[in-house]
Amino acid sequence: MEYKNPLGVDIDLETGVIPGAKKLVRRLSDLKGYFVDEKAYEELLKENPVVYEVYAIEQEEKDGDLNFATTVLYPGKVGREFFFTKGHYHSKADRAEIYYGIKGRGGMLLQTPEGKAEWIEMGPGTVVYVPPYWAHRTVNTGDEPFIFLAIYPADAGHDYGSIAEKGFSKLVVEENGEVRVVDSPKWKE
Ligand SMILES: O=C(CO)[C@@H](O)[C@H](O)[C@H](O)COP(=O)(O)O
Ligand SMILES: [Fe+2]
Repeated sequence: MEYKNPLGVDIDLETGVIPGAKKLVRRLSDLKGYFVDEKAYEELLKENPVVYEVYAIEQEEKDGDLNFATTVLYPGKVGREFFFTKGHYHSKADRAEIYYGIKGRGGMLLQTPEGKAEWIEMGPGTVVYVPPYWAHRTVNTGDEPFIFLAIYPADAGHDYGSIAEKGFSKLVVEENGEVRVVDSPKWKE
């Protein structure tokens, strides 16, 4: 039997960086078609800001193993919609996940394949359990980076397809200085 080596790493709780992790950067141009206000999207695309970064320590896609990753989701809006991650189902749809809030404020939109949505607010110390089969997207509703840790099965994978096409049934927007979760005009059953 070949055993893997255990690993301990210190997450930088100010920046979200995990030493030795693989870094992924998502700019606004990577989120084409995701925001409802296309005019506001095109306008902000001139700056093409970084929307989020992911620092991941991932294993081979094998049953029983675990991956973990921090996400640094920057503050900002496209029109009235707060910056968010793409959002996905897991390719192995029955794989669950745990999120843990580290810094900043935001929340998670979750959704079943039938379009039943839930919004869970997150701050430092919040644990969110993502059950099997639920799509999940995080949203920064604050004015500083929203940083969190995700722990997920190594064979979960990411299925971005249907969210990229139809989005979530709800949008998280600013209305008169308040955070509101409203129906998405893009959502069709
Ligand atoms: O849920 C997971 C892994 O299963 C997170 O690590 C996200 O991958 C990350 O927050 C970026 O979001 P996406 O671009 O992948 O939706
Ligand atoms: Fe996930």
